[in-house]
Parts: sequence; structure tokens; C-alpha cells
Amino acid sequence: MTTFPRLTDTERQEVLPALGNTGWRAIEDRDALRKILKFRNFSEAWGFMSRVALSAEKLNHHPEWSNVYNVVDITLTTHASDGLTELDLRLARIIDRLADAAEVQTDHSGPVECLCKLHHGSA
Ligand SMILES: C[C@H](O)[C@H](O)[C@H]1CNC2=NC(N)=NC(=O)C2=N1
Repeated sequence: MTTFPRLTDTERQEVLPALGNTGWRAIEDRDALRKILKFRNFSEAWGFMSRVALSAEKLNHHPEWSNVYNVVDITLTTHASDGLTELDLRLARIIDRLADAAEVQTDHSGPVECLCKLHHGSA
């Protein structure tokens, strides 16, 4: 099994702004992305989660997430690498594609630029 390296500073500067634009935010004190999506109802939220789950299985990369009624709160990080890797970017883009009908909440965490330097943790 390949362990992906954490994203470099240059890679972060290249890719994070676009993810910031689609509503991904930085979690304080973690090298992780967070997005909170609000659907019209539970059925749409669960349908979205089912579709993401199938993609996550294919990618063998899984979100940390929770669901309350119509809200899905998603955190992405690579546990094996202890931080953000290419796999998180791939899953984030899949999630963005599958979630286009949802309302995005963006006022819960710091701007994604907080993750532009690889300074979290020691890995
Ligand atoms: C054995 C299996 O490949 C690993 O446990 C995978 C599964 N899904 C995963 N998902 C995430 N987010 N991080 C991982 O390190 C990870 N590892």
C-alpha cells in the first residue's frame, strides 16, 4: 500500500484557493479540510452521503463526517500521513461535484489559507 506524502507548501498554494472558493475551510490545529453542507431534507443529505461513500470506497479514502437531519459536516485528512495529501484533494473534488445542490456554510472555521504552509504537526 502506498502512503501518500503530505502536500508541500507549493502544492498547497496552488490548490487550496480553489477549494476555499467552493467552501472548504481550515480546521484549527489540524492539517485538515472541513466543509458543512445543508441539503433540503434528510433524504437528500443521505443520498449525497451514499454517493460519496461509494466513491470513497473506490478511492480507498474515507471522510470523517457526521449528519444531523439535513446537514452533513465533513472533515478530510489522510490518517496514514497525518495530514493533507493528494487523496484529500481528490475526495474534496468528488464531494464538490456530488454536492452541487447543497447550500454551503462557511462561517464555522478559519480560511483555507491557514493550511498553505505545512507547519502543523511534525510529519
Ligand atoms: C487499509 C486502508 O487502506 C487504510 O486504512 C485507508 C482507508 N481509508 C483512509 N481514509 C483516510 N482518510 N485516511 C487514511 O489514512 C485511510 N487509510
